[in-house]
Amino acid sequence: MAVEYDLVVIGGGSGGLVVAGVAAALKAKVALIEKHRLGGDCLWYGCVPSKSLIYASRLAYEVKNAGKLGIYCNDTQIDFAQAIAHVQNVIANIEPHDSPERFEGLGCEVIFGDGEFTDKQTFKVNGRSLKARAFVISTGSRPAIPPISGLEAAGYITNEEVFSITQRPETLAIIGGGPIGCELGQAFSRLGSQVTIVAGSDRILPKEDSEAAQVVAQQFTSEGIQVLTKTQVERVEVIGGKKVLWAKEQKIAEVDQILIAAGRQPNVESLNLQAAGVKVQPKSESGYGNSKGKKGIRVNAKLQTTNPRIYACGDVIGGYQFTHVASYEANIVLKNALFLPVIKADYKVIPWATFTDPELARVGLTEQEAKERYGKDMQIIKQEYADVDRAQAEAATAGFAKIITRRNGQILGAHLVGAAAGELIHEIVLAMSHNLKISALGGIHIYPTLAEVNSKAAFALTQQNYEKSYRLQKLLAKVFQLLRAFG
Ligand SMILES: Cc1cc2nc3c(=O)[nH]c(=O)nc-3n(C[C@H](O)[C@H](O)[C@H](O)COP(=O)(O)OP(=O)(O)OC[C@H]3O[C@@H](n4cnc5c(N)ncnc54)[C@H](O)[C@@H]3O)c2cc1C
Ligand SMILES: NC(=O)c1ccc[n+]([C@@H]2O[C@H](COP(=O)([O-])OP(=O)(O)OC[C@H]3O[C@@H](n4cnc5c(N)ncnc54)[C@H](O)[C@@H]3O)[C@@H](O)[C@H]2O)c1
Repeated sequence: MAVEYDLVVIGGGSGGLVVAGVAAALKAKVALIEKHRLGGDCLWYGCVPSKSLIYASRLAYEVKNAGKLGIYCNDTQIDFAQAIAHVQNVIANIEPHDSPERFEGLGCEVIFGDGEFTDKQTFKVNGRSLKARAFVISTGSRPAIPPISGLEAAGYITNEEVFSITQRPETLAIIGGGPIGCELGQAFSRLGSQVTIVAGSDRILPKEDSEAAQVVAQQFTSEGIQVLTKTQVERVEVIGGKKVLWAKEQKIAEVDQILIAAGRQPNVESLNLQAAGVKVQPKSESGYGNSKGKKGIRVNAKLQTTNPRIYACGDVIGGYQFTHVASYEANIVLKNALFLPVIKADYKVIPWATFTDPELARVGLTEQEAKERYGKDMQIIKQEYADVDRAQAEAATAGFAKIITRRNGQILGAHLVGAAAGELIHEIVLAMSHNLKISALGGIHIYPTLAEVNSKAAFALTQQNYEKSYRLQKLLAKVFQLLRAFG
């Protein structure tokens, strides 16, 4: 039976916009369905506003602390509403890139509405039944709200409100010590709020290398951010206009506002996935690649759901919830859905960064994962920022690059913490993507740059291996002795 569309894409955020835009540019007939506005979390409530607020807060911190270099900016004033206006301006400047007009110009039919599947081949929206060769679900995720007694009544904000408040909370409790809690906790603290981060885990940023996360934790402490680890908020009460947080019958904080940053929930409920034969996996160890161990739509390696005509990508499948991963998956989905489903997603070299100060960036395996997979066939090299001259020049000596390799030099993973770590990791990402060994990082680097942290790490590994190799040292000593003998 003939169908009207090649592709119907549901959700116009980081993943969906790539699928719809590229497919339309390739002259496929595409409908893009969005329930709210194009752009998704990244533009409206995620990457873009958070990085803009972080920039404003970094300026505030540097101005306040410039005295250590002899530059005194007495009586620093922070106009919080103006910092938020900067955030909203950045969104407004980027938004045209994701506008309906742009996508209609590319040839997509953009439909605003909140529809549902009615059978395995039909999606109904605004009273229209759309049939397509393939569908893509890219509806993203929303904040998970932990079941804390009294929380709803006391009121809270999430990433969906935090970038539009115009009054700074004097005191702020953040529930969750992951990337959202840490990035925004430091930003609000630097903009003048007194911040308490409540983390259920035994440390902040539990998905990161523990030594690297420790560097960030030390910086938080030095800036006066209170971090409570291994603490689950159980109850919230409003007393005298303040929100009081309790854990194990102990009062842990009394604040003006609570920000929830406790993980994500896939947006699947209204789609009637059952009618389409699409399964959502509960949090479990089943699933493939990106969907492993996370709640989200179940997909196979080709990002097909349990209905092979329906694909899914981005936050809605769980796993690596980043804009660049949504867009990587979107590229796989669009080729598989438009042509033949033959391409598999490969998650071996997925980098990400947490934009705290110092920044924290990671790619590949952790020490533990490398040990489990390669046993003794691995080595770790750690290069401190303090040994990099540019880091000294800019008083940015906190941090290190930790690179994990096999004995033959194959790079298994890297964990950078320090200034510009999110930029510096890309050299290692390139090397890993092209199966280059760590020696490739030892190429000529401009002096003095922070990027020398990578070349120094490569050199340090060569040096470390040389120091361990007594045979080579003895052989060289003999060679030189011989050469000297012959003048
Ligand atoms: C505070 C914060 C900071 C972040 N910072 C970064 C960062 O620095 N770097 C990074 O890589 N990632 C970051 N992320 C993660 C990033 O925002 C997400 O991984 C990314 O947006 C996921 O893209 P997506 O396409 O899956 O979902 P989204 O971009 O959220 O798009 C989903 C779209 O689907 C729509 N939708 C939902 N339900 C329906 C429905 N039923 N019908 C039709 N449409 C629907 C939504 O309105 C939305 O437009 C951050 C996230 C947050 C919350
Ligand atoms: N720079 C970036 O790329 C960036 C920045 C922000 C967010 N993100 C993406 O967004 C996702 C969501 O971020 P997130 O920080 O919400 O999630 P997360 O799942 O990474 O961290 C949430 C943390 O909250 C803790 N938690 C959950 N319930 C709690 C409770 N009741 N009390 C105390 N702690 C509790 C969890 O143990 C967890 O460590 C991230 O996984 C990441 O993929 C990326």
